[in-house]
Order: sequence, then structure tokens, then C-alpha cells
Amino acid sequence: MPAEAVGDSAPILKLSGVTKVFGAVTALDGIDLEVRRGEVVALVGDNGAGKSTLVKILSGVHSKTSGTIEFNGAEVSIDTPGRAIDLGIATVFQDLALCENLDVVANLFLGQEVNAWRLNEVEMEVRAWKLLGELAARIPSVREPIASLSGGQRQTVAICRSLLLDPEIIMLDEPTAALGVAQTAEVLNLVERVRDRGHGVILISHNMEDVRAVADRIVVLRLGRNNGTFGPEATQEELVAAITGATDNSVSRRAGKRQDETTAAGEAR
Ligand SMILES: Nc1ncnc2c1ncn2[C@@H]1O[C@H](COP(=O)(O)OP(=O)(O)OP(=O)(O)O)[C@@H](O)[C@H]1O
Repeated sequence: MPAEAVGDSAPILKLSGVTKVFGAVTALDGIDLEVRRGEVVALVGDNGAGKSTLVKILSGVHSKTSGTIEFNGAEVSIDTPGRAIDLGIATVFQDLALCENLDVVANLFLGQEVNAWRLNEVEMEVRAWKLLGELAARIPSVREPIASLSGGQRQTVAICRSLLLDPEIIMLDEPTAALGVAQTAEVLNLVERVRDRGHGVILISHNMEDVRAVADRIVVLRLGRNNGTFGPEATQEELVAAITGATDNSVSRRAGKRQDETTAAGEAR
């Protein structure tokens, strides 16, 4: 989808002034967020910024205290996880919720077997291969138990499983946490292919490199509030400053030093 078309289209999901209060703690305070078809919106913020709370509100685990959530232009209330899925919001939580002893096909179709009365193994296997093929996902065999897959492959299976629900929005909570370099690249490629299929993707991440590599927009939360929206060209310093609320801190100083060294090395060559 061309960039203009994405930017111009109406948002699938639009949050206005979403607030969540837990007793004396205001976890989210007036959050605005928009997600369109075919775009990756990264949600970043320090520990306690409110990312998990927002994910839980959008996945129907928590209810918001105030504010509005619109889905395809109509105000909705996402009061249960089932309601989120019915609307078309799928979430891949950090724990992935896969069954280690079952194979890839069984995990993909867990709870939504093709025929509730008689498991149609062949049809499920064909659909599993088709989906994995469309996403160019690298899974050795769909009959492989989850226990024998790598972290990146597990993440792939969890993402594919949520795509079988045919969501308009897919939320990925820290999909590259704990992954090595090659597996991270594989998962980020998958995120791009999911976007190219026209889904809106919300990517929660702590990793600024990952975020800048795939996000069309980067939304920063700080202490439960919006603290800036950036394009993928944002520098590490700009993002760190928005995340921490300060321009001069050790993380941005180190990042700046690294950038200076890289520039100097480039000039010396
Ligand atoms: N169930 C709860 N009861 C009380 N306070 C909560 C609850 N859940 C979250 N909070 C508080 O809300 C704030 C936001 O927390 P949240 O977990 O959403 O942040 P986060 O950005 O996801 O951080 P992390 O990266 O550490 O998971 C924190 O101050 C947290 O202590």
C-alpha cells in the first residue's frame, strides 16, 4: 500500500483521552492513539509508562476508566477478551500461550479447530502451510512440537495463530524480547509482511533499533501520558529524551558518543 494511502485512510482504531485509574495510581492519563490499515505503530516507554495497561485495555482484560475508543468510526466498549477478538483486535502476549507438547498445527488451531466434531487434520495442515508460506515464515515442519522450536519460530507461530482470527489490528507485546540477532530480524520481517497484508500493527518494544527498523510511527508514553509521536527517522537521542523526559542522560550520551565514533570512523576511511 503506498505511504500516502496509509496516511490518508481513516483510522481503524482511535483512542481519545483514554484514562485508567487503579485506586490511587493513574496508569494512563488521557491517551490518544490512532492506528490505520497497513501501518506499524510502535508504542514505547520506560517501565511503568503504561504500555501493558494500554494493551490490556485494548485486549479486553482491563476496562478503561474514561475516554473513548472508536473502531472503524463507531464508539465501542471492549469489556471482555472475546469482544476484542470479535471486533478484530488480536493480541500476542509476551508469554505466547503455546502448548509445548503439541505440534505447530495443533497450536495454530487450538480452540478453533476446523470442525468441532471431527478434527480435520488434513485441512488444518494445509491451511497452516498456506499461511506460513504466505508469510514466508521459516518453520521446519508444521508437525514439529513447539518444544523443539527456537524463540523466533515460537513467536512466528503465535503471530500466525492470531492471524487466523483475521484481525484488523494485531498487537505484539515485546515480540523480540529475549531473541538473538538473526531471530529478531526474522520476527521483524514477519511484522513487515503482516503490515503488507493490510493489518494495523501495534508493536510494544523496548528496543529502539527494532522500532526504528519497522515502525511507520513511534508513539512515546511517559508516566501514563502521550509524550510525542515520531517518524522512523527519529534519532535514538530524540526517542530517549521523550521516553525519559530529559535530553541529557547517560543513555543518550552513550548513543551520541557511538554515533560520533561511527561518523569519525566513516570520515577516516
Ligand atoms: N493492576 C494494577 N494495579 C495497580 N497499579 C497498576 C496495575 N497495573 C499497572 N499498575 C500501575 O500502572 C502503571 C503503569 O504500569 P504498566 O505495567 O502499564 O507499565 P509498562 O509501561 O507496561 O511497564 P513495563 O515495561 O514495566 O511492563 C505503573 O505505575 C503500575 O505500577
